Amino acid sequence: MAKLELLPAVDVRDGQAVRLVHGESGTETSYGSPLEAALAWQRSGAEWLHLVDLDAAFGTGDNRDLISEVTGAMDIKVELSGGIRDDDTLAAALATGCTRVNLGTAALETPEWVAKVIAEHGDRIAVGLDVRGTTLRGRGWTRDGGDLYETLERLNQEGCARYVVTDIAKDGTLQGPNLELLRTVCAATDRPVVASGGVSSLADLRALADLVPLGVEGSIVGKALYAKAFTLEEALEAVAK
Ligand SMILES: O=C(O)c1ccccc1N[C@@H]1O[C@H](COP(=O)(O)O)[C@@H](O)[C@H]1O
Repeated sequence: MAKLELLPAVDVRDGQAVRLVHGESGTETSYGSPLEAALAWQRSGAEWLHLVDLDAAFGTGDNRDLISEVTGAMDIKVELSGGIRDDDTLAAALATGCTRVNLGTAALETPEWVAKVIAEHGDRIAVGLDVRGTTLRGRGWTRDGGDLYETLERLNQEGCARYVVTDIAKDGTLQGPNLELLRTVCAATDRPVVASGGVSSLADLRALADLVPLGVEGSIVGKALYAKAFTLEEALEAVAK
């Protein structure tokens, strides 16, 4: 059986690596240089980096040059998110050499464009399904964007390769992942699902690893690593099969 992939997160706001609580602007805790953080996860054995331009997601500018520098410095796979909403931002994101991008707001607001780029770029495109309850949220998680399962059905039909599912209520809280949400999403799609939000312990990672047969492919890990709840080496060992 495949092992759960782990994607340590580096979220960038105003040039710094930060963690937010519930994704709310203004709740930032700063963890210094994004490049140093990313290199540290790579040295610790990460195979993936989940890299987010939060300013681009919130519409408060962007960290494009820094994101490009970090991606270029990585020998590992990079999943890039935040503010990728049109041809120009998508071209810039893909030109960094990242492995894939996550589209959030665009999947809610410009579905025709998203269907087009899914058709063009295949599994280099994932859709981030960021939810409160079963309502999707876009524009920095500040606006409702429709029903999770209706959108999922549409994206399945359009050939979306992968979903990154974030329970906003859990994100940055160290309260444990929403396993029920992940089970329900996996039942509604045959595409791989990357879990995001709430991981607090090695036990949480083992619980997520138990969902691999259902379709959970990986888990983003953020706050728990920065808060030193466990090391990345311990996390990788916990999910190694
Ligand atoms: O990761 C976060 O904490 C986060 C918080 C608030 C908004 C977005 C966040 N991250 C990721 O950004 C993309 C969405 O960006 P966009 O809507 O496409 O511009 C998505 O992957 C979120 O999970």
